[in-house]
Amino acid sequence: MSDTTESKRLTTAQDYASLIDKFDTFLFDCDGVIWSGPKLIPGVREVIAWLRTKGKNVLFVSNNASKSRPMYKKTFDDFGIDTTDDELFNSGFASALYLAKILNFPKDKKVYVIGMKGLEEELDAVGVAHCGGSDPAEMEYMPAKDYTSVTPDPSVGAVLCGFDAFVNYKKYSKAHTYLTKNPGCHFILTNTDATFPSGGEFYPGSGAMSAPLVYSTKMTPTVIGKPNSHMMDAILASKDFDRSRTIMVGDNLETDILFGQNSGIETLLTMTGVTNEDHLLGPKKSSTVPTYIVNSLGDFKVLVDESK
Ligand SMILES: O=C(O)[C@H](O)[C@H](O)COP(=O)(O)O
Ligand SMILES: [Mg+2]
Repeated sequence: MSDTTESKRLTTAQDYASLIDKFDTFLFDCDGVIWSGPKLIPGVREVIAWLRTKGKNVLFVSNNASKSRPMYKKTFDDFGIDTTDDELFNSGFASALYLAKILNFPKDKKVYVIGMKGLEEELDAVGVAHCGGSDPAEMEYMPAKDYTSVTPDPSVGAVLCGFDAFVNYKKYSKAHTYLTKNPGCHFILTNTDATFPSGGEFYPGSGAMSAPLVYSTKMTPTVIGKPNSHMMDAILASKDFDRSRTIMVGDNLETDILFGQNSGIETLLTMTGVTNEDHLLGPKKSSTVPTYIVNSLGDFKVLVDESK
């Protein structure tokens, strides 16, 4: 673990080479590191392929719960990045595992989902029943003061909230009702990212979608994704690595870098996502300090070119 209060900025091929030599396992965040919205970040495909030729372990650890792992695999395939299913870990998968394995979620109960098809698929994969989510009946406009479609359902044993491009007042009203009326109803968030990076711009993230429920219920949810340990538990359920030779590469100080620090591993911040220089140097700079900083993961491509 880095014990300096300053990060080391990587700018030369020598800097990149000495970092690669220090680590055997690379945990890569996705949004803002490998791609930004629909765009692959230049050089990244070549760097990831080259790391594999150097015998490095490569895992992908995303807080995005809108896609299932098979959907994520297709995203990597479409970008021409070779991956295998067992290298992909996202907060939807980790949330499903938490419900099934940690909570031993009862078979006679179901989860009310604020989220998309990908999150529902991960619940299906572990045999956890669910409702809400992508059900077309949930997409309807609900006139204010007409709560006839919001009926109690004692079989709902948890509310799980993730990235939902169709979030609406009806969903919030149903989730609020289950959380406040069903004794012991679990309140679980896939992640609490404030923003979602795309094309150099920033948009409301999953944390912004669950915030109304946290506010209306005054409840404290369990959060699964980075920086929380539940995300590492989901990885360690099937993978093992030497933490002293493992590095977390991410664009978000409050999720990726803090996750690395909470997990006892070194961290590399990339400046292609949600973090800018004001977060590092200005009066509002974060208290979370990465071990290393690089402009882009693609900058390591100079090593690929030199190795040809
Ligand atoms: O709003 C969200 O869910 C996050 O911004 C987004 O999904 C982060 O994904 P990651 O950077 O962890 O791949
Ligand atoms: Mg990211």
